Amino acid sequence: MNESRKYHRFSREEWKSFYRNGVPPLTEDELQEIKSFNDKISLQDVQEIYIPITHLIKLYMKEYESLQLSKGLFIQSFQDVPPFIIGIAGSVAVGKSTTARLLQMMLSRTFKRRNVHLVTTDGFLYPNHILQERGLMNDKGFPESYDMELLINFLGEVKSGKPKIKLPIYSHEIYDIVPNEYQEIIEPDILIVEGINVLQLPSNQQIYMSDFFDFSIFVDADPKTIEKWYLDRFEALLETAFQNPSNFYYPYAVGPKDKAIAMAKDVWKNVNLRNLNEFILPTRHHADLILRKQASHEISDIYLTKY
Ligand SMILES: Nc1ncnc2c1ncn2[C@@H]1O[C@H](COP(=O)(O)OP(=O)(O)O)[C@@H](O)[C@H]1O
Ligand SMILES: CC(C)(COP(=O)(O)O)[C@@H](O)C(=O)NCCC(=O)O
Repeated sequence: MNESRKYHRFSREEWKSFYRNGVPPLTEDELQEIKSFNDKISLQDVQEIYIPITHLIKLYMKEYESLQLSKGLFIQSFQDVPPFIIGIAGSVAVGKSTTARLLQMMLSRTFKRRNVHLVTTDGFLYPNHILQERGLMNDKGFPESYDMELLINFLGEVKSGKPKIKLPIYSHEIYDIVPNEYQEIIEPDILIVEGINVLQLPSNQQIYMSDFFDFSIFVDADPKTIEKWYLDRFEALLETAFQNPSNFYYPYAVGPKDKAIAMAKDVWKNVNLRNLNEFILPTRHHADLILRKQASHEISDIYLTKY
């Protein structure tokens, strides 16, 4: 990656030495909690990579809160500090939701009295019937498949301090937005927003999602490696979630396996890889932090923006 003008680049060996003191090692319960949402996660990554990241976010939050308070003094009007918003971007299957859940856990344990919420942008995909009307069913995940106005309004409501906000839910089970069901975000202090599009500027909008972010992370890996993770996850789901007759992919779970894998390869190549190359990778250099993963999922390099 030729981004050294904008980024400091660190090996994991360097990164892990940045912040070791003062943060207690994870307790047995916390380790179990991590294992319960992804038992393949490397606990060494948690200690060596995520503890320093949590500390770095703490520094960004301190500066953010101090600036907000100073601005309040300047305009002679006391304002509550708006929630701190973190964006997590990257390809489909690169590990965004795993990273996001891990960070949610780490931040909740660091800021015990603060509400740390997590949302994924798939809730803002248009429902299938609208995508069908617009001929976009094969473009799920591309910029035009999201209701960006709803997403920007949602972020605006979070920043304005609205105590209770509802947002739609996307189900991978039915491959659609769930009608009449909502996720509720109640009094967030920290909000993590995870999605492939979080650092994008759709052409018909004036506001970037990233205008609302106080810190952003791009999870990065070689596209060939991400394809493997995508196919591995698909194969694992064929044996589990897809076996449910109500699942969108059920016909593939009960049909010949080679046909199912061929379909997944096709979706990777014609949808997710195309999206990665055309719309996701070009946003990488907007992130504050880039985590580069290797085939084992281990984070090998960390890029931190210089300014
Ligand atoms: N740190 C990790 N260690 C082991 N497996 C991981 C790790 N991060 C992600 N994975 C696996 O890689 C696949 C994609 O990860 P996921 O978080 O679902 O990606 P995304 O949210 O970007 O689509 C999943 O099968 C997940 O279990
Ligand atoms: C729902 C997604 C667009 C990801 O959305 P995100 O949460 O990153 O906004 C993606 O997982 C997806 O379903 N892509 C369509 C092609 C596929 O089935 O992989």
